[in-house]
Amino acid sequence: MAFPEPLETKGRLHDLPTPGSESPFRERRPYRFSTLCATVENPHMKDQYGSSSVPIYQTATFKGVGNEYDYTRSGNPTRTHLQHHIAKISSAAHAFTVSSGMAALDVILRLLKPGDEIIAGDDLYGGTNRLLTYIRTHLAVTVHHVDTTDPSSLDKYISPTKTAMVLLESPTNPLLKIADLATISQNVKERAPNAIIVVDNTMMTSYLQRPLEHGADIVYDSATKYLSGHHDLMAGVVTCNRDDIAQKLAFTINSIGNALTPIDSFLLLRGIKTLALRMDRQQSTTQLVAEYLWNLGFKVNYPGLPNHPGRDVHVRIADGSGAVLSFETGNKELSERIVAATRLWGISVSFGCVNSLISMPCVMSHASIDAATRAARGLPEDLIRLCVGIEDSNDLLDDLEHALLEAGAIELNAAQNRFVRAPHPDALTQAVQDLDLDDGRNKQEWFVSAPGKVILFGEHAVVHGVTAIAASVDLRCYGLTTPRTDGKLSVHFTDIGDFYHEWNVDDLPWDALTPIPPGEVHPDELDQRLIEALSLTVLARLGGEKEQAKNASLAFLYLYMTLSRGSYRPTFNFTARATLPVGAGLGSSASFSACAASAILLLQRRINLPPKPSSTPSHLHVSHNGRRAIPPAVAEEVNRWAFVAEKILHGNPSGVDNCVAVFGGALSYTRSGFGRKGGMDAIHGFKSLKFLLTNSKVPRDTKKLVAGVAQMKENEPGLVNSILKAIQSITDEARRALADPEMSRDALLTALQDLIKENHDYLVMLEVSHPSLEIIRMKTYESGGLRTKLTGAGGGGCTVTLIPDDFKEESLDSVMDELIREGFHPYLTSVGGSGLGILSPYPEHRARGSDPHPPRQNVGQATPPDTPSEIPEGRAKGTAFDSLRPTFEMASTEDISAWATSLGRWLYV
Ligand SMILES: Nc1ncnc2c1ncn2[C@@H]1O[C@H](COP(=O)(O)OP(=O)(O)O)[C@@H](O)[C@H]1O
Ligand SMILES: C[C@@](O)(CCOP(=O)(O)O)CC(=O)O
Repeated sequence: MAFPEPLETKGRLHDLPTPGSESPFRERRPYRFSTLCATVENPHMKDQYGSSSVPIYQTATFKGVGNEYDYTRSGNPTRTHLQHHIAKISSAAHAFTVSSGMAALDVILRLLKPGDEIIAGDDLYGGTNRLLTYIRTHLAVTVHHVDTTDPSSLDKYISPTKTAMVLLESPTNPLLKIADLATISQNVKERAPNAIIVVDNTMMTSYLQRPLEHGADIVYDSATKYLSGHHDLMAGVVTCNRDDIAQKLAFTINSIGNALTPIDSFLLLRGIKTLALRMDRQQSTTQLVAEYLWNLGFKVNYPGLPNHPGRDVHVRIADGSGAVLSFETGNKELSERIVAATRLWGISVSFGCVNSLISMPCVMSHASIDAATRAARGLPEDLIRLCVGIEDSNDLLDDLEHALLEAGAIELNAAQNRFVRAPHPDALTQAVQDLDLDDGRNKQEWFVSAPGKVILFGEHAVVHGVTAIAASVDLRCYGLTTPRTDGKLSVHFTDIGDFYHEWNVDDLPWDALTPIPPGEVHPDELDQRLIEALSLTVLARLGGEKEQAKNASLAFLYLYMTLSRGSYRPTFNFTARATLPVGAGLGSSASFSACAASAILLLQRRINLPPKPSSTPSHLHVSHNGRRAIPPAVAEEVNRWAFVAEKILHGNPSGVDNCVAVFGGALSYTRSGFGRKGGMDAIHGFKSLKFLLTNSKVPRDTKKLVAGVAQMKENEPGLVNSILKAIQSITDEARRALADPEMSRDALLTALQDLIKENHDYLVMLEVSHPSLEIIRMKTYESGGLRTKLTGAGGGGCTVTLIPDDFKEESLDSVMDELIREGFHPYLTSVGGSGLGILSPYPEHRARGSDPHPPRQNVGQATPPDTPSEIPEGRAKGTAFDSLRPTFEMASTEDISAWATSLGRWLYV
């Protein structure tokens, strides 16, 4: 038996077996698709026995030298038959069959070389995504994911020199989004003529869509799906018209040895014969199922529905809507119940089989895409995918209805005598909430604030697992977000060189982002890729003397991007202003971090405030001045993200500062992971203690000081560990004393004085003191035996001095005068006040409205400028009208606190 050379090396092969014209009056038309499918004919490969079906050449080798076939890895007659048949039904010059759909993509991706760039869709099969991630991380190929429903979204990534491949899917899996293959191919070819356009056509097959006709260079299918149709084999198919590409593909397949086996080639060939028949049946039932779900009110993704956004494009490039649809129920648990309740619909990954299948992509076929990316690409966790088979459509609909009913997704409406969608409590609440937020959240200003802190015992040691005792001070950082409508995000940091900067949101390095979906926590490690991308791009021009502002901007942008949700990117200005000194050891960075985190979480709709209280209270209203109005879960979420920002600002923070900034009060805090029980405990009883805080005004850098102690620990572990142990016993003592109701006031104060001295001595040993701090210690001790220690990171910054109850006011005045004379700045503070605060967004709570409970303090006492001053040119662009921003930015620091209070009701943790 003589075979021609293997088909993959030949030119155009689909010499259609349409017989020639029999009569000049009645031309024979070319055979149609289903006829081609059923007719496996290859005029070059006549079987010697006239076998009706293609024989399986189950052999690895072929005898002889110089013959058509020698080794099945390189060529096998059964496979040649199959490839001929596929080329024919695909109207392609070349067809290759390999061991799976992913193997097909692998062969195609091997056309790339390091440095190349791919533009790919953002709603791709999970396995495709996984392979792309692999080549991105291992082969230095850049992958840009874009929303391919908008052809112009590719524009900014198309480079004539770098774009080597464009990878498309239409409809996408599982959201059934439509890409205009023809327009995209044309755009890409115009601007990057060498780019290869690749289309995954699995969902459609060549029966319903032939991308080679729309400009694609390579089309591949997972033949495990519709082409074979029975889920009894795995195979991948690659077709193309270009000889140069075909040659490279053939070389790769032969080299790596993943060509399809003879038996699978046979099975696939047999499956293809019924492709059109199966597809027709599956597609018509899918239309019925889609309409059924749509009529019930579910959000259904199927291009056969009239409201599908890509329907017009799809109708232009394809011949049918296919047999896969997906729909949302509004609730993940509800979806899980529906899936579990079906009987006829098999719970399985994959699709294209004669049997109907049901799945939840997020937990099955797309689980290999991490949750963060799924969320960023808008893949709903509750999405159900239906892959419709050839069973009787009535049975399929009955079974689905039964499952929806059993799961509680639909209920009988007796009046209408039909099933209607059941209002799911969670779905409803969510929908109402979303509506609420859509209406106002991003069009309004958010005003937040958080206190600084004073560490009384245990700073530095707390980084290494020792317990610290800290309390909030009545000096705060304030953060105000003001919406912008010009696509820009800006920051204004009035305390650090009056720094202002703005960025186009689209210019941020979104490619480097791994977003974290709501409800998930940030990993322990910062995302260095994102930090690097931000530093090298939008922050590259800042630096030098602007180091502080650069760090604060980095922390802000890092949170903004990491907390983003898909393409939802609110634009606004964030102004931060503090009444506490920045970089003085009073936790300005943590209060800043808490403000930035809470503002972004609010705008990204990740935290919600409690609903406004009903206007007609049914019981006695006890005023708590806003305390405990912010639920603990919200506070914890803000705290987690404030800690992330602190990591950016501090390197290796303990977490105590952000805990105080968010939770306020006084607490003992132990970092987890050091063999002791981590966490924080509130300490009561601080209110009555008086402290003097003194700012040495010597600037220092917390990050460096913390790193210095870590270095010392590494160099002299014995010494440092014994110091840490000693500090632990100091904080244990302090905590016990503070919590002991039996202890006399005198005894408590004396004990605390001793502990302050001792703790400071150890901090000196850790080399974090500074001559200016020693001067303050000496001065306060000399004038009345007061005990003082450094607080926070040291190296300059602030000290804290305990003022006993019986310390005379005149003596205190003279101590303060003395300190001022020395050039220091003393503050007499109260500690243990409220943590994070959010100005109530409800109009009823704003002082300008008819507030039944006007704020008690300082209304009218604040002295912000009567006429808001102008925001400098450029900064006001896109700023909302009637904003708090001008007053906030121009008021004097002393007035900020009273002014903020006068605005209305603040909700506190
Ligand atoms: N009000 C603010 N506005 C902008 N950035 C701030 C503000 N307060 C703190 N920061 C950021 O935090 C850094 C100070 O952190 P750090 O040295 O730990 O001081 P502190 O001891 O006050 O916490 C600043 O360099 C800046 O990056
Ligand atoms: C030194 C340290 O204990 C406190 C730093 O506080 P500050 O930055 O000086 O306010 C570090 C930390 O706990 O993260």
